[in-house]
Amino acid sequence: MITVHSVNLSFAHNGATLPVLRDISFHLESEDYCAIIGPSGCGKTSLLFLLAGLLQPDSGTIDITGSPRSGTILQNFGLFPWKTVSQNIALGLVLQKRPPHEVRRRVDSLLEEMGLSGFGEHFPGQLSGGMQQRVALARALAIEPDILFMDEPLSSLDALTRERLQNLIVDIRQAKGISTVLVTHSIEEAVFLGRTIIVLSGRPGRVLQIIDNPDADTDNFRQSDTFFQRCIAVRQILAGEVDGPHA
Ligand SMILES: Nc1ncnc2c1ncn2[C@@H]1O[C@H](COP(=O)(O)OP(=O)(O)OP(=O)(O)O)[C@@H](O)[C@H]1O
Repeated sequence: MITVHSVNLSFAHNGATLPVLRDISFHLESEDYCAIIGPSGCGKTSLLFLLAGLLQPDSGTIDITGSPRSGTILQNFGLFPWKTVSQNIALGLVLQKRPPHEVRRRVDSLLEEMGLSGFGEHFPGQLSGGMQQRVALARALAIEPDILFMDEPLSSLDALTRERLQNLIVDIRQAKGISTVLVTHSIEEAVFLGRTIIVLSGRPGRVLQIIDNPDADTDNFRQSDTFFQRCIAVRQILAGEVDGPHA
């Protein structure tokens, strides 16, 4: 469970203060699937970093119940090009000093689960974008996280590869009971993957609206009328055609 209350964030830039996030408040239940969407530069990545504990707010609070183990997938995959696929996937486990036989077992099972069997000794540069993304996903899953933070994980992929990986994310979180927080530019992706969709304004990012999207993850949602209606609703909020409760 994550509760964000009246969070403000700014960066110092060229001697001036750049306000990035203003008065952000929301609440996520455990095993929620959250999508954060907003215009470029509105502070989405900064908000994800705050949630992941990689940044601290200027004011306000972020309370996370328990001590969930978190995995993070950064923009552009964040793989080490000089390490093999297996070594990349093993990274978190090695840092946790897990025994080598356990690391090998987890890596082999994730290679299979992600459809990467036979590519363990390849380097990231020898793989397609979709495969690299699956390596990044496997690396984040290796430590068996309770919550997965993802920063535009699929943005550089072609449309069909992107859809396949969106489906894979759905399968994984259903099978493993993982909460996800996803930053995306894509309205369709936010609606497909976000059960709670947080729509931010331009910088400094404020919450324009929080949309409850309970149909995310249900069968055939992508083809349903509800899906298209929600996409239109999110587009209207982003375009300023509808005032949200916090606008
Ligand atoms: N470490 C930093 N120091 C100074 N300014 C920063 C820093 N990180 C981000 N910013 C600025 O904060 C603003 C928000 O950046 P952020 O990356 O959070 O936005 P975003 O919504 O994720 O952008 P995009 O959609 O383009 O990826 C931008 O104007 C950016 O230049």
